[in-house]
Amino acid sequence: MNEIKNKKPHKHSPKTPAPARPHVEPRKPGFEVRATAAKLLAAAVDRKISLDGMLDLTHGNAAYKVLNDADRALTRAILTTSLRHLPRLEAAIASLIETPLPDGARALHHVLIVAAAQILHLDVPSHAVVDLAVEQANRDPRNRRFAKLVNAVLRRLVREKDEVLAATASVSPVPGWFRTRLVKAYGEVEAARIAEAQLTPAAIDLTVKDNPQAWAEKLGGKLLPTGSIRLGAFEGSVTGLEGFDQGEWWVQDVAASIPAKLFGDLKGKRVADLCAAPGGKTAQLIAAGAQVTAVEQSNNRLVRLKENLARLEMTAELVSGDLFHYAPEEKFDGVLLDAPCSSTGTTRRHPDVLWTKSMQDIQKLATLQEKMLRHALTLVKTGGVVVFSNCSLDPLEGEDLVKQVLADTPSVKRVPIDPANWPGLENAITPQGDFRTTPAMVPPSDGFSGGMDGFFASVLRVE
Ligand SMILES: C[S@@+](CC[C@H](N)C(=O)[O-])C[C@H]1O[C@@H](n2cnc3c(N)ncnc32)[C@H](O)[C@@H]1O
Repeated sequence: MNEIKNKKPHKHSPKTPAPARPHVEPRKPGFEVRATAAKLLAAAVDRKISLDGMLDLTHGNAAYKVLNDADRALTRAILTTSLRHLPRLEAAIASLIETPLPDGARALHHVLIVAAAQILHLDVPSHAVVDLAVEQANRDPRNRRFAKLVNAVLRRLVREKDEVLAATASVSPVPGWFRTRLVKAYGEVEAARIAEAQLTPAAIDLTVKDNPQAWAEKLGGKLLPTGSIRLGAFEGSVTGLEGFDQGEWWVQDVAASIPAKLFGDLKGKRVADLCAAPGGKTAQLIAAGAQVTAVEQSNNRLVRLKENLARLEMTAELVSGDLFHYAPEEKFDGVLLDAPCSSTGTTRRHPDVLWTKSMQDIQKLATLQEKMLRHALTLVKTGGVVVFSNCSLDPLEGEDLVKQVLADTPSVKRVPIDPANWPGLENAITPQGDFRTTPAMVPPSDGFSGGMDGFFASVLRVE
């Protein structure tokens, strides 16, 4: 059938031939994935928008949500790889361009970074990556004049991949502000190890209700000295694994499982979990025999906490609201304060954190945490214990804050953690007796990857 005949006649001047429409080439397969990855990279790096929000399937980015499962997985892989390796990818591109890109050419920068991440680190055919990047440049009026440059630079990157990787290996893979903080806190050598460790995506660790040895065998995982189970690489979702529907275990990084264990014997004790959702630590406290009150400010997150406890067939008293307004009639034997923090210890899982957060965020969060800790200390009985924890690597949110509280609150004493009780993690206990884990801890073994989240935890007794 002739397409023209089906068209409506021109409304205003039927005799004037309709202007010729520009011929638009259909987009190549894979174009949407790359365009979405570049757009979300721009949002994270330039507008400080967190990836979790943008990749949420209900409230997230529209272009991402309409992709099919496989395309979403590839978009995520490209994005997280781009963010993890960003300074090295930038150095790689810079080494192949004679004149630096204009400062305002951010859209072009993101197209090149997304392509370089795939060429250097992902198992994607390089010729397709180059073609799609050239198409991205051509379709964007801001970048069209750079299409030839994109083609030339990326083709060279494909040809010189090994040399470029070797030449950029000495570039720190974290942003300058964060490297400065790491060096100040851990020294040059350890800072470099931590920065390097965050390049490896996190393994999945599970916490089980009981019998970790048997579950490790059933799931083909490795039993870590703390009782967590580390899974090997696998295809698919954890929700399909044995024991998920029966509520026998939950996903929790080995480092995140430490704070709740610091209370010791909890049988018959009343414990408040003040920043509870999504509830990994609440579940541990319940499994350890405590009677738990879980306080959470965010309604959405409280819903997740409820769902998680329901699957695990566990119950707790749930309090919806701000912990600063929580004034229970009776004080608790123990309080867990797993405070909101900069999350700089979770960059293996959330590599956007280093690009969306800043030193100002760390300072603000440290101030909030100190206020929260002082409030938490008022909620325990005399002789009761507060465990303060968070997943930041910055001493401002950990060591420094606790030091300040101890210095001006004589009724509060630190209970030093005994390294003898933590085989394999002795080096994670500071001379003061706090826990300080980093992604560079837990070496790989038996074919399982290493690493753990960066966490801080301190045990404080009110006398
Ligand atoms: C680091 S997360 C807690 C993770 C949780 N402990 C776990 O292990 O699953 C911090 C939580 O504190 C909550 N929160 C932040 N400010 C709060 C406040 N003022 N009162 C109560 N909860 C708060 C956040 O909504 C968030 O769910």
